Amino acid sequence: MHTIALFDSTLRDGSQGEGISFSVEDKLKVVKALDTLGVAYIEAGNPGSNPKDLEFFRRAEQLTLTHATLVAFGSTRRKKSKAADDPNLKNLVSAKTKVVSIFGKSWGLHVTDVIRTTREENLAMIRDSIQFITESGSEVFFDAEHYFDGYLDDSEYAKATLQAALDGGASTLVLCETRGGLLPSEVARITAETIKAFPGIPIGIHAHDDIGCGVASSIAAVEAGAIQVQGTLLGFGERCGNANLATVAGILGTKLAVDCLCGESLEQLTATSRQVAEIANVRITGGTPFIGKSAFAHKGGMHIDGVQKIPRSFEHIDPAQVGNERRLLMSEVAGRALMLKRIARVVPDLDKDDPVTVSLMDELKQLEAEGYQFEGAESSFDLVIRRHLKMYKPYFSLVHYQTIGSSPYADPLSDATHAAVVKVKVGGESAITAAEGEGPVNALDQALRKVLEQFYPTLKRVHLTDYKVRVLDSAGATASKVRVLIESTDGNETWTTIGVSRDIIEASWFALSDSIEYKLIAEGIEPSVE
Ligand SMILES: CC(=O)SCCNC(=O)CCNC(=O)[C@H](O)C(C)(C)COP(=O)(O)OP(=O)(O)OC[C@H]1O[C@@H](n2cnc3c(N)ncnc32)[C@H](O)[C@@H]1OP(=O)(O)O
Ligand SMILES: CC(=O)C(=O)O
Repeated sequence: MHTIALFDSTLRDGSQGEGISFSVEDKLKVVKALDTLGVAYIEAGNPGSNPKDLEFFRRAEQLTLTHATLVAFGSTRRKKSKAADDPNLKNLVSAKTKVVSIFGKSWGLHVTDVIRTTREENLAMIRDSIQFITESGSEVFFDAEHYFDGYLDDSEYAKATLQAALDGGASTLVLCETRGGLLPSEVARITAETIKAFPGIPIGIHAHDDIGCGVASSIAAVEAGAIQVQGTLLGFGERCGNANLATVAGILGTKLAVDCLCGESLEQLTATSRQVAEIANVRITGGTPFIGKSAFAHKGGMHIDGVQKIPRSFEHIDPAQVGNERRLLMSEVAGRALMLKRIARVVPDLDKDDPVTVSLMDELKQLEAEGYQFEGAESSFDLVIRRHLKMYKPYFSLVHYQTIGSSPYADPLSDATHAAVVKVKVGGESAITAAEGEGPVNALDQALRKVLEQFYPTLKRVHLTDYKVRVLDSAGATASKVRVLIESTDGNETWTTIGVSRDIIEASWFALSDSIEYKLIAEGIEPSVE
């Protein structure tokens, strides 16, 4: 098995992505997570850019990393100056990292029209800067910015910038597809020609994703001989982002049998990616290859049937290889194969042609036609099954609820904006409670749980974590039907329930009461009966 070094720039190029910002504490946590995963290099910031990155590198001196080498990043010296006087280079030295990435211009257009200097001065800037850093004791990787566009414009000059970096003492040459606009075949060709021109020199690839080819270009470069891949774990980065390193790692590990993670290996890929997303406060798109929630989710009935019979019929790998899991989604496009799997939790011995299976399938399709969507609310669907099979005893019955709101709210010292009163019957006993909340649904939720906690104390641990409303037929304007999805947790488990109505409070009530009933059934608690 051959080895490729993964170089993660989430904390540097990733921070250049719109909406992404890490505090020093966040950065320290991300470094730990990536080190445990086992990437070879972590480019953690640009000490010449801002005091936060300087502070990070000061604190990072205390970090003990198991697998990764920390890298500081910065540009070549400014034109017409000495490297030893350049504040950016001095900051890079003060970061005291074993490896420093220096980026310099490899495209004539940038030399003459952006930094506005001569081609000779640009070569001197690259050489002097790298020499200054290597003399301070750090190893230097040279990021050849716009290398591919520069090569297409003038390959001899682009290669001259690489030679200047080697003359300054760079150990590795990283070819950057900075604009992210080239096809992978072009990236592969230029990488192969460059490797031929610099035999024995380690070559890396740094590709952006502007035409959605960041990963494909990175893999193409590896197949052409690159031995280091730069990217960001979740694809964050300038404009459309960088090559998504989780996808790169998944491909290298499962398709090319390349060893690229030396820590907890590929099985930690999903968990680490989700941990980094949590720190960055972003959601990973469901369809993200390998690590997304939907990466191994099957919805079409024929897919579900196939994957249950033989997993490789619809899965390119076993999801466990990357720490992900298979999900089978209940919906109007599912078939009886999945329905049976859900029913089996309640009645284990029905088959596909049993009239109960068929009539439940009809009920599911009818409910979905009315606006329900069970793929995100399977806990509610479990209740539909129990009700359909007459295996359901209600835990409580509603006598009435009322929500009251006013603006401004009567109590200016409270965050509440609404109050709710809920009256229920439990086992022949009536109980009524009022509660306040931020909004009518929050007040209703508080009042419902409060009135039921005296009968079912386990509900004290339950609270809402998410609330989503979708208007189903916007043509009906304020009289439209709405679908409410509620996510609840008890601190360990999370479950989602659904309600549909023309009245948003009633839709929320359906979802709230399903949430409570689902929890009580899941705990095996017997309903108090009259
Ligand atoms: C492709 C990449 O992603 S490279 C990394 C890019 N990353 C960033 O830009 C994020 C961090 N950057 C920063 O914090 C700021 O840009 C700083 C602190 C580095 C510089 O800020 P300022 O001095 O105010 O300059 P500003 O950002 O407006 O302009 C960039 C300057 O750097 C010069 N420059 C750009 N690339 C290079 C280079 N490789 N070597 C030397 N100088 C360069 C430009 O010519 C320009 O200088 P000029 O105004 O004299 O022409
Ligand atoms: C250096 C870098 O981030 C780039 O060229 O894209």
